[in-house]
Amino acid sequence: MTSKVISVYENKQKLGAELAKNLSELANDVLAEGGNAVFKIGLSGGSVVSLLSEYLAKVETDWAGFRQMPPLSQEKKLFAVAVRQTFKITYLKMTSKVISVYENTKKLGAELAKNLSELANDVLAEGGNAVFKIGLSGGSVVSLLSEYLAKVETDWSKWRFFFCDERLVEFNDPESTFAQYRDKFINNLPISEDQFIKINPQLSVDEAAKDYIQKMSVYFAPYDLPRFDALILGVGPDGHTCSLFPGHKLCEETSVWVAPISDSPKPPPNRITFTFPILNNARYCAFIATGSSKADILKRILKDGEQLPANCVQPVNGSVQWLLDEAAAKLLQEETSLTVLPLRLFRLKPRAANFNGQNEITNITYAN
Ligand SMILES: O=C1O[C@H](COP(=O)(O)O)[C@@H](O)[C@H](O)[C@H]1O
Repeated sequence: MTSKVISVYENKQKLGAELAKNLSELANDVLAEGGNAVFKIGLSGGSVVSLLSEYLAKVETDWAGFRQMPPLSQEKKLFAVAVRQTFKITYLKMTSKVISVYENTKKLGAELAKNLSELANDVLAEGGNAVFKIGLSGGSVVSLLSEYLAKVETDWSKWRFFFCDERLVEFNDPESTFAQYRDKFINNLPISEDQFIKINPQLSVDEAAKDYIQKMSVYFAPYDLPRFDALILGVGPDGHTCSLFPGHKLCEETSVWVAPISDSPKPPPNRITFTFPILNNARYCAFIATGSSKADILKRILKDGEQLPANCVQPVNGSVQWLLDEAAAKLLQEETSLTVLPLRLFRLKPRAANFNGQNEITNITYAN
C-alpha cells in the first residue's frame, strides 16, 4: 500500500528537523539488518540542496553506511544530537494533526484496530495495575467501533471504557450510547459491563456530571487532569464533538472534567460531556468520520480551518488523527499536492506527540 502524507511546518527549521528524524529512523532500521547493509538515498537538486545540506547533518546514523553523503565529524554528530534533543522538547508541546483517508471503512477500521492494539499493549506493558483507559463517543461511530475494535489484539480484561459524552436517558432508550455499545459490542468481545464507566441516568443532569467525575476519579489522580490513553471522537454536521456544540458556553468550560448540558441542540437535550481540558490532555484522539454526509463539515474543519469545536481538539502532549473514508474526504483532496512516502517510514509511537501511525492513503500533518 501507498502512504501519502502532507506535513505542514511552521518554518523550515521544524521541517528540516522532522525530515532528519524520519531519515534517522529509516536509516537505522535499514542498517539494523547488519552485514553489508547500506542506506541508499537518492538526492534531488534545485531548491532542496541547501535545505538538505543543512538538515541532513541532524540525522543520527552510522554515516559510514549512509552512502552518497560525506561522513560527519564526531563534533557534528554531537551537535546533531543536541539539536534534536532541544527540538524534541519543543515538539512535545505541539499538536500534530494527521488526516488519514482510507479506501473504505474496512481498511479504516483495520488501521484503527492496529493503532489501538499498539497503544494499549504499550500502556499495559507497564504491568502492575495498569489499565488502558479509552473514551468512546456515540452517534455514527458506534457501529464502526463495535465491528473493528473486535480486531484489536489485547488483554481485554485490562481495558476500561469511558464515555466522552453520554445522553441522560435510561439504558433501555435507543438514544443511550452505553446501550448501543452494550448491544453491538459487549457480546462480541471477552469484556463485561463492569468495564464500562457508566452514567447514572436516574440523576439530574448536574448531579450526573458530578457523579461521573467521581467515578472517573477512581482511575485518575483527583488533583491532576485526567490523561486518557485514547479518545474516539465523532464530528456532527455542525462541527460539534462530544456534546460540545458551536457557540455553546460549554466550549469555554475549564473548571470541571465533565460538564452537564441541558440544552443540547441535538436531541436528547440532557447530556454530560467531557470538556476541552480533558480532550486536550489525551494521549491519542482519533476522529472517525465516514460517508459523504460528513464531507462538507470536514472541508470546513480541515481545509478551511473554521474554529468549530472539533477543530479545537488539539492535545498539548498528544496527537490527533482524523480517520476518514474517501467519501467523507472527497472535498479535502482537490487542489492538494501529495507527497508519497514509504509505508515503513512511519510507525506508531504511542508516547510521542507526533503520531504518524497511519499506513494508508492520504495524511496531512499540520505541526503548529
Ligand atoms: O450526539 C452526538 O453526536 C456526535 C456526532 O455524531 P454523528 O452521528 O454525527 O457521527 C457524537 O460524536 C457524540 O458522541 C454524540 O453524542
